[in-house]
Amino acid sequence: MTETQYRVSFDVACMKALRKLPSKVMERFHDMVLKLMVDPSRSGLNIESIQGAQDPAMRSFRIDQGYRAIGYLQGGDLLLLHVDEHDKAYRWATNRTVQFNTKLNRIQILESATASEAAPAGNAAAPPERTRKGPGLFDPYTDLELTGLGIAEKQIDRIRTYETEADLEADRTFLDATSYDVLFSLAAGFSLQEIPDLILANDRLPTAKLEFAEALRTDESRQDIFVPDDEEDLRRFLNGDLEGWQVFLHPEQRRIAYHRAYKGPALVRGGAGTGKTVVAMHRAKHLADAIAKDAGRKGDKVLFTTFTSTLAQDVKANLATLCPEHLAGPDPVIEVINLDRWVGDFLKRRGFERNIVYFGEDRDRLDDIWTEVLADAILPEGLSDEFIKDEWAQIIQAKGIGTERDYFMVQRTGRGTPLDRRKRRALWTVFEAYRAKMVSEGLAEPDDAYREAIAILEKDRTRLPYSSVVVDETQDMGEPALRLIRAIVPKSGEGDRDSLFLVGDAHQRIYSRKASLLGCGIEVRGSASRLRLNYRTTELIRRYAVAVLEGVAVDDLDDDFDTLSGYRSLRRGADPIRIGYATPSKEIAALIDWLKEVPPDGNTPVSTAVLVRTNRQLSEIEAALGAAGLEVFVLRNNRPDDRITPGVRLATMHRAKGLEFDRVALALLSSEMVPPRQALSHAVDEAGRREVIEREKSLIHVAGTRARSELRVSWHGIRPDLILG
Ligand SMILES: Nc1ncnc2c1ncn2[C@@H]1O[C@H](COP(=O)(O)OP(=O)(O)OP(=O)(O)O)[C@@H](O)[C@H]1O
Repeated sequence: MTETQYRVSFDVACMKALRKLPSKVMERFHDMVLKLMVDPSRSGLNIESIQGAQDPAMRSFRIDQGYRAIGYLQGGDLLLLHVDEHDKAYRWATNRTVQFNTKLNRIQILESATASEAAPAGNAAAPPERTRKGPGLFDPYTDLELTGLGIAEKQIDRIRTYETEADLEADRTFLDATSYDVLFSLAAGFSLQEIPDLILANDRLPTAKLEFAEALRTDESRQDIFVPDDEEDLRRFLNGDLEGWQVFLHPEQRRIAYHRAYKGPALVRGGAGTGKTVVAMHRAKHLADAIAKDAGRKGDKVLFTTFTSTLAQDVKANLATLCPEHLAGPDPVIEVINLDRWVGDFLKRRGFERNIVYFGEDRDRLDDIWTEVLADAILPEGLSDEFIKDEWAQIIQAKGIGTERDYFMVQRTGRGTPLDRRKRRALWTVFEAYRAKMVSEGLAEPDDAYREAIAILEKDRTRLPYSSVVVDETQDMGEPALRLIRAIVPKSGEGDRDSLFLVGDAHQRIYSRKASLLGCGIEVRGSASRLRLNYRTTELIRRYAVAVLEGVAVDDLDDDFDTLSGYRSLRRGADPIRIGYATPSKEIAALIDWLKEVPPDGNTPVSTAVLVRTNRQLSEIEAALGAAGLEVFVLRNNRPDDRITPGVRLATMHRAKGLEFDRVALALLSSEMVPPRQALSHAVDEAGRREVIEREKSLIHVAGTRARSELRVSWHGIRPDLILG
């Protein structure tokens, strides 16, 4: 037989076992694995069959005198399964088998019940014995029903010992990720009929028997098996530089991110924490890999854009670890930047001289211009100043209305108060005056900047290098922003392939108004998918945050409605604390006690956040916590979280969007503040009021879903209805 290199892959349990080894042994293991992967002669390596093993493909690999690795060898593929001291490793290997589960479309490593009595199934070291006293969690289901869902027969006895979801959770490492998902979802109340659609990719099950090499690489197998692309990938993995999200994607995440090519724009929806950003980053890598591999595409780039600057910074740092080769150097293949900043830079290069106003002093100047213009205007009866400013922002600017004629024609969907032609004419005079003053003072609103950029691009986009744009937080991109994104990679027949990859969640819309993708020239058609597994929060926090949204009709970022059906987490956790106090000072005192209580078990204050509604409250809380001797780190626009500087994180709920912490307190809620009484009183009609309330619910939903393990919601005075959940 000619000697070849092995294609080495790792089961996740092998990595866990590796971490327990002395560092010297680990180093030798690394050398051995690299040799297996790159050295066809395998000189000096000692590979043995395992006498008496149930599975003849099991092999042992000598690491040093005392330690052995266990692998499964089929053709040129070597799947590393376990490492341990010599005798223990051999014992482990004798009664393990590697099988392809056709229902789950994945490789499973199972322990045989015959080799050790009452042996538990699973892919890790032997779990502790379990006995049962009360009714079982899965008693309602027959063995046949469970195996019908793909649960391996060898696992059934063990599964029958679980009495609660906590028992199942405690045994998680002894089940593969897909089986665990099936069981957790069943326990969480999904029906036998729902599970196949939810988890098992029935439509993608292979029709013919798979070779081992293919079985190893199904999206489901790769949920627990790492298959390095090359030596560099392997090195980074062995050094522990890769995190779970970089390696072990959910099958749905992998299928979406590594789809070979989308015919046109693709859209990924999914509730908070389902890994939309993770998928977007993997897609950017996939697109950049394709560019790097094709000599004819030299100079092509992927633009990764977000709504907020903080998320862009986060994504950039994460991409630099996922695919450093595409981020490095002065001219990287992937460019990461929030859209406002991209537009600002672009316009500056093209000679646009007006100052784009986001906030701060210039914003105040715009307010002054409004005051001047409105003071001079003759206005139709019953239309308040606030209504007129809203009309400007939500209709004229959002829809890019440039002429009186267009304003007469435009559909004002969502604006409660109707406006006849006479009123529109009067308002148009005001809008023209406002715009003229703004231009004469050298100022521009972001929507003007988008429009200006679109106009430039429509004339000439030859100098733009982007072949694809990846967009995160799509729900907060208003109409002008979406039109601009489309203009960056315009539709042109075959050229529309892989043009846009958008991810978002309309439940989390807290900035702009709804915009329809189709209405902005972005035709998603068949390329829309949904992620449903929340990797961040516990199930009970997730349920609370979803309940807050009760009554809010949510769009699908296009012209239809979205649902959160199938949205679930895989850790149950504890119910969020919801607690009210008579006064703000009592509330703050109790919050301080809660913050001081943090157990010294790794839940460091770096991963604890207090989120409040307004900047003013932020200052109040900062002062109060400081006075109580607590170290704090305030997240502000120009101060992103470095995750290192000690201190309880303080932020407004808006600022926390896209971030996550182990423990989160939503504090200083009150019936005046949630929703802000001022915003409600400014709303001119029922539609406006409804919008304020819905936006507020989304904000609480976003803030609540930042918590990984613990959520505390507190208020003072009368409990605000919106946070009931
Ligand atoms: N396959 C995975 N394996 C491990 N962790 C994952 C996986 N996918 C996502 N995560 C983790 O789950 C968390 C949420 O992921 P991400 O931020 O991408 O979700 P999202 O859908 O963009 O969330 P949101 O909409 O709430 O901002 C992150 O900590 C991420 O690392």
